[in-house]
Amino acid sequence: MRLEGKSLGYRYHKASWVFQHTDIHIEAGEIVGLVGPSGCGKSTLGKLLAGHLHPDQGQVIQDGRPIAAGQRNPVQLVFQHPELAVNPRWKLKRTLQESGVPDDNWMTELAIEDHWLNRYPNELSGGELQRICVARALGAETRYLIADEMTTMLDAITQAQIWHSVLKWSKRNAAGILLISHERQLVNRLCDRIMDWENMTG
Ligand SMILES: Nc1ncnc2c1ncn2[C@@H]1O[C@H](COP(=O)(O)OP(=O)(O)OP(=O)(O)O)[C@@H](O)[C@H]1O
Repeated sequence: MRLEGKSLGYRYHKASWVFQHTDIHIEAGEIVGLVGPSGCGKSTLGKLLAGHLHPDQGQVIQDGRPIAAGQRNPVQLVFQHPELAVNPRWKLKRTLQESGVPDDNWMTELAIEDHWLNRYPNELSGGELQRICVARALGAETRYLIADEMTTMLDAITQAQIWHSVLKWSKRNAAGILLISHERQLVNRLCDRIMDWENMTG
């Protein structure tokens, strides 16, 4: 059981290649760190893996097969800016329900308070809103989480709480995580394996 990006290449607007010939894999239950200099293409790679962008070269496969369209993607992406990941005109209950019925256990685990769900995104703090985005990503069908600077803007306590919950979810569901971060200490502490961009692209 693994998620693979095989010989991936991507360019925005048919301009120059951001990267080509890039391979990456994440085993079920594995926590992989991805580090590299700013602007090299880490977030772009995360978006390809999660199906937010379509590769210009290569393919993304899960357990040997392309990920089927038209169903909830088993690869979910949470990035740094929760306010850009939700519809500002929807109350948060609707945002959460978009991905199925939220699992009460993970709502409790992530310390999400019921009354937040009756508010609009701009009525929550960044940390509260990010907890909602994480809960939305941890749906029953999710097998892999791409965490792209997911807790970078949060204080140390909130960051630790969220990672504690996400690691518990990963263990319980044998779900793989790709942790993209500039915070080397966090990556060293959490990851089973670390990939350095400098050694992986063509
Ligand atoms: N929507 C876009 N249109 C055009 N170019 C883009 C777009 N998004 C990103 N890029 C460019 O693609 C390259 C890779 O960007 P990306 O965000 O993937 O890098 P990154 O490694 O995640 O950077 P950082 O560590 O700073 O977050 C950069 O040169 C960036 O300017």
